[in-house]
Parts: sequence; C-alpha cells; structure tokens
Amino acid sequence: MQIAIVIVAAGRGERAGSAEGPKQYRRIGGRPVIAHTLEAFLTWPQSGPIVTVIHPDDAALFADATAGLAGAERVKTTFGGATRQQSVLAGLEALSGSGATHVMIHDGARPFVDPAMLDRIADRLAAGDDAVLPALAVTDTLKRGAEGLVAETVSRDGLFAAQTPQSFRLSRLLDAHRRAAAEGRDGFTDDCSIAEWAGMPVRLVEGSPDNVKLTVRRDITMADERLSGTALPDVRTGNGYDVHQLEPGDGVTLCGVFIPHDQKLKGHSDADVALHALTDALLATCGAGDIGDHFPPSDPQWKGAASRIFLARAAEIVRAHGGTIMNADVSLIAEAPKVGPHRLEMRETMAEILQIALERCSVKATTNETIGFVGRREGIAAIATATVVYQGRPS
Ligand SMILES: Nc1ccn([C@@H]2O[C@H](COP(=O)(O)OP(=O)(O)OP(=O)(O)O)[C@@H](O)[C@H]2O)c(=O)n1
Ligand SMILES: C[C@](O)(CO)[C@H](O)COP(=O)(O)O
Repeated sequence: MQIAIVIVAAGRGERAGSAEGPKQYRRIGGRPVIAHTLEAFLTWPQSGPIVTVIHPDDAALFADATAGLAGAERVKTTFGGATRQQSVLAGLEALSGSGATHVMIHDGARPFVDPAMLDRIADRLAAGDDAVLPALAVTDTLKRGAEGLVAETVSRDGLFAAQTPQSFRLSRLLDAHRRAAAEGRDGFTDDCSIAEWAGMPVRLVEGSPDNVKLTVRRDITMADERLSGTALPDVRTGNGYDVHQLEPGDGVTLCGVFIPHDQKLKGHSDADVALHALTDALLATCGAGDIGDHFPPSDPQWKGAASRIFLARAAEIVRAHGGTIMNADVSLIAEAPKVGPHRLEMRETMAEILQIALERCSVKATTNETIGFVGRREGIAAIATATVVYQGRPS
C-alpha cells in the first residue's frame, strides 16, 4: 500500500476575507497555514507522493510559504479549478504514474492534523476499505430554520461532521471523479459525497476535534492565538571559557572594571578574560562563531582595545538574530586580586554594556585553592553562561 497525499489549496478564501490574501497563506503561529498543513504530512511516516493543488496566481505565495520547510522538495504542485471538486480532480490526475495505490485528500486550510488520526485512517485502508471518512459525531442540538424562525428540531442521532483527509483507493476515487465531471456533476463539497454517489461504501473513523477548517476570519485569529499561546519558547544557552596569563604590572581589568594589583593580564586587547568568556557565550546562542572570528588577535585595530567593544558587538549580533538577553553569568577563577569588593561595579558594567537589568547580570569568583596555574598566580580563568530567548519557533 502506498498512500499519496493531495492537499487542495486553490481556493480564494472569500469567507475569511480575501482582501488579506487567500487564507491558506495567512500566518498562524508565525508561519503560513499551508506550511503547518504540509509539515504534518511531510513528517507522517506513511506519506507517499505529495501533490499540492494551488491557484495559478499563487505560485509565488506557495514558494514563499514553503521556503525552508524540511522536505518541501518532495511536494509537487499542480493548478486547481474553479471549485474544490475540480481542484481535487486536478490533484488526482497529477498522481498518474506515481505508483500510489491509495490517496488522502486534505484541505490546505486544515492545519491541525493529528498523526494518530492519520494512523487510524491508514489502518482502515490497510484493512480493505476503499473509502474512509474522519468525522465527529454532532454534539449540538440541531434546528432547521426558515425565514428567521425555527421550523423544526432535527435529531442529531447518527449525524456526523465530515473532516479531511478523506481517504480512498486511488483508482476508485479517480474513476468516480472522472465520471462526475463527465456527467457535469460539479456540486459535491467533499470527496466522500462523490464516493457515495458512485456507490462506494464509506467507512467512518473518529476524526479529531483539533482538525478544524479555517473558514472565517475568526478561525484564523483563533488558530494564531492557539499556536502563539502554546508555542515552545525558543530559549538558548551558550557558554564561554577564557584564560589569560599574568605578568608583573599595576592592575587587571575584569568585567570592564580596572582593579589595582601587582600583576597585569597579558593579551592583545585589554585581556579582560571575563568579558571574553561572556562574548563567546552570547555568540554561541545564535551559532555566530567565537570572539576570534569577529576580533582576530592578528588584526592591529584590536591592540589594547577595551573588551567592552567585543561584548557590545556580540549583544548586537544576538539582537540582530531576534534574541533578547535574559541572563549573563560570569565565574572568575583567580587567586588574586579579591573580586568581592568590585562585584557590584562589575555587574553594573555588564548590565550597561548589554543594556539589560542589573538583576540579570551575575559575577561570582573563586580561588583555585593555590593549586594549578591559577593557584600559582600564573593566570586568571573565566567561565560564562548566557541565556537568550529568540523570537519565533525553534527550528
Ligand atoms: N476551487 C477551489 C476551492 C477550494 N479549494 C480548497 O478546498 C479547501 C476547502 O475549501 P474552503 O474552505 O471552502 O476554501 P475556499 O474555497 O478557499 O473558501 P471560500 O469558500 O470562503 O472562498 C481549501 O483548502 C481550499 O483552498 C480548492 O483547492 N479549490
Ligand atoms: C471537505 C470539507 O472540508 C469537509 O468538511 C468541506 O466539505 C469543505 O466544504 P466547504 O463548504 O467548501 O467549506
């Protein structure tokens, strides 16, 4: 069994307000509706060939919507017709020669596809059903109205609301669609209606309450709120480590603060190990390399430079990637000088450079208990951790 997927997305979305463009290209949770829909099928393990039926005017919109979507190169497109029924037939014809035995027809405007529901449908196809409809039993009380008045209450017993993907043995559905077209029957709003008309038994399986069709403007707003409210925050953590040698001198600069001392740190810049480690930690949160990539020691312009320049630049890079710096934490490992008396000024300096609140900046220090290169006062080391929240979905 090979299951092809046809996504119909050639409608104009009049009921959702076409002035803002077709609904399948409107953004929910930061991405076009159709990208969510396609992703669900691209990641479903049983998907075979995928055809998306688009409107001839929408080729650029579709290309934009699927740019960067993993697996999008698997998706073939074809142009649809004036009705959903015509668009489905175009999608089915585009599967000719694909080797698919079965097909799932899904509305591009249904972005909340439940893979467990797809599994349920596939199980029924594998069991031999030629037409399978995901549907939900109607739960509201139903009324028939006429001229503004209730004419009667309609029993909801045995009534179901039809969803997609409606799924079929490909050859039988294609045959039914072709016959309907040949006979000028163009009023079917879903594919199971065509299957019923052609005499195929249609199996009901449990649909998914989340699998709503975005039909009116409010559906799109609610879908966006739902995704934005539940989207995982894109929180990233980076770390950095640096060491500089000590030599006789008059003081060291740590976290941008000069501390008088009988040694100084050796380095091309002002050798502020703490800010160097923090610069690396920030760059790590957006994959932007390390301090050496941006400020090579071989470049004479950085000779004696204040390391606050490096940190400020790293913060700019993070912001350009859409990041908000939530926390900057530095640990200094130094036998001397004592850091405690300068800690507040160091934190204030970091906060000023990063343009974040003081409480988001932390400096801690420890000696190395007189052992190792730090213990012998040959150098100072620093470890830093940066936490940054990026906008949009984690990729
Ligand atoms: N000629 C058409 C009409 C509809 N569809 C697709 O069929 C699905 C369900 O249709 P519907 O919600 O009715 O979409 P629209 O026709 O776009 O909406 P409207 O009726 O409000 O214009 C949608 O994904 C839509 O893009 C299609 O491919 N070709
Ligand atoms: C196919 C469908 O989504 C099943 O509910 C529905 O029939 C589409 O019909 P619409 O009237 O065009 O919304």
